[in-house]
Amino acid sequence: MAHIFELAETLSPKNNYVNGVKASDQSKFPATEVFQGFNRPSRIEGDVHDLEVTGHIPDDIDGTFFRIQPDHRFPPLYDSDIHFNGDGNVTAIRINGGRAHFKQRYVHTDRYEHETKHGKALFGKYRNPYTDNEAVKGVIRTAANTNIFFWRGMLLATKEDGPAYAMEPETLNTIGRYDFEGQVLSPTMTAHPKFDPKTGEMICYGYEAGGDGNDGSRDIVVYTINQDGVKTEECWYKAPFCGIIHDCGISDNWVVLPMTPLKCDPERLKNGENHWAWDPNEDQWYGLVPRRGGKPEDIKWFRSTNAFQGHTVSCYETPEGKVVFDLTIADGNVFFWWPSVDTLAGSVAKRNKLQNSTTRWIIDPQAPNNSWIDPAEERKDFSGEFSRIDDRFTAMKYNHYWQAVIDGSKPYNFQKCGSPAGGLFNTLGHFTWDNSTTETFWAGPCATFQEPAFIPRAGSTEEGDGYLVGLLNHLDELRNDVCIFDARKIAQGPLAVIHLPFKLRLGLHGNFVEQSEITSWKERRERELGPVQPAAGPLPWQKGGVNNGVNVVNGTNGVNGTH
Ligand SMILES: C=Cc1ccc(O)c(OC)c1
Ligand SMILES: [Fe+2]
Repeated sequence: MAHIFELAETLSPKNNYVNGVKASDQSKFPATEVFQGFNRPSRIEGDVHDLEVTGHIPDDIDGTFFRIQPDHRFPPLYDSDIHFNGDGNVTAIRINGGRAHFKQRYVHTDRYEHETKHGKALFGKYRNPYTDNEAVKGVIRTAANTNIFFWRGMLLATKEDGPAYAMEPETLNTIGRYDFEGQVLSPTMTAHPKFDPKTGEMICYGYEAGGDGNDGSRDIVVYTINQDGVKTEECWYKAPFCGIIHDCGISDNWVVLPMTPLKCDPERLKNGENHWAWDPNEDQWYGLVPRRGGKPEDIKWFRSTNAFQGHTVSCYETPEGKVVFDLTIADGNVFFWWPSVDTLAGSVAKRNKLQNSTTRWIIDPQAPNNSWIDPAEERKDFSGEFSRIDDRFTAMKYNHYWQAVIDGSKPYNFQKCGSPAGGLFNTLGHFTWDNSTTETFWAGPCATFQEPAFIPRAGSTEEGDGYLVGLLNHLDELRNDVCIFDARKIAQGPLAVIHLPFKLRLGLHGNFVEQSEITSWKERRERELGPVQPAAGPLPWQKGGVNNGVNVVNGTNGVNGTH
């Protein structure tokens, strides 16, 4: 007998996609790997009180693990759509008194509001405005789906193709687009700002920051916002080409901007093609700019052999003033859905064969522009990504790091789980640079980890003393757990496993925020600062012009927006 779905399809046929384009009003996602199995859209908004727990959640944890996932609300305009084009959906796991509670809400971006009003997708391909419905010309396209972090009493949901959106930490209600009270008006802002624990500053940047943020400009802007919320630095630089600068590093005096050989060609955009194409003949680049008083001519570029730069582990300065920059680097294009111009897209299987080395560079800021650099250390024993440190040590010499690891020597139940959605991160690793610790925990043949986060132990200031929290994907049951480990004893397994009654999606990044921090900022805002103010007007590019150097500091004339 035919499957019941097939009967419905035969009795009342719908041509969901014709020539790859959405052709019906049917709420049904494409039958591609991007939307199947563990990748099936979740679209859950809601609350679950008192989640089931196995083991015991340490009593001294009082805070919230926030993380974000791309989660398409509507079937995409194009059936070739990719995971990274999904709407930002924020998960909060509130942990207190040995109990845990779940909350999840979408970020109400401009994109979300427009699509909700029309009840369907209006934005087309990833970072290609030429593929959008006419109804959303000039609307900010970002899905704010990549990182969620706490800043001065608000959460900021971010994606590198647009501005940040502010949310209330306790309700996950969206406050609105956040422009730092009119101080940050670039069309793009990174999902990976850095917070300097010594100064309380946030260092952030935008790349492809000229024009409308999606047109292949070579402009880079770097900002510092101080602990009082005041912008103290802004400088505009030019990149040699428009490449992805996904993450960064900060030391006391420098910002490192790794630029990966995934390039944007504006002509290809006009033809409705991919925003990015891998260039196997291009070097990996590192831009180095001063944290204070930067001028456009101050950027220095360092280059090395073609490779794919992943996420930062951390960064700091040596007593001699050299910049140590640690990150994971893959020996090929991790983003297989954006192949080089003359090849076809790759696959998850191929991606899992790439080696991710944890790589240490020691960069001399006094070396000439365009210097060639070689790694100071390459750790190839474990293929890891999504590294985390004890964030209290950002910009300082540190020892411990944790990461999700692909351990190909362990069995994987392909029959039950299919292709491992998002990559075979079946293991968590804990490592130290002094080699005193190498420990791993394997999740079993049917499970993978998402990015973990570090939770300091209450009252302890020792590096790495605390817990590690991270989502576990059950690829067989299509369900998630949240695991809590003793951060310095991960090999023994989790202390507590918090059970979600359903599946989330593969998320990107998250952060743990202490309740004391949320509460003290709430009180401060009630007492003296007032509520978070969303952006009052459109961004400069939306008003028809380029940025025209509206933010002038550091004595530059804001030479951006020309490309
Ligand atoms: C992991 C990197 C990454 C880079 C660009 C993106 O737009 C993104 O969206 C979820 C993720
Ligand atoms: Fe990222």
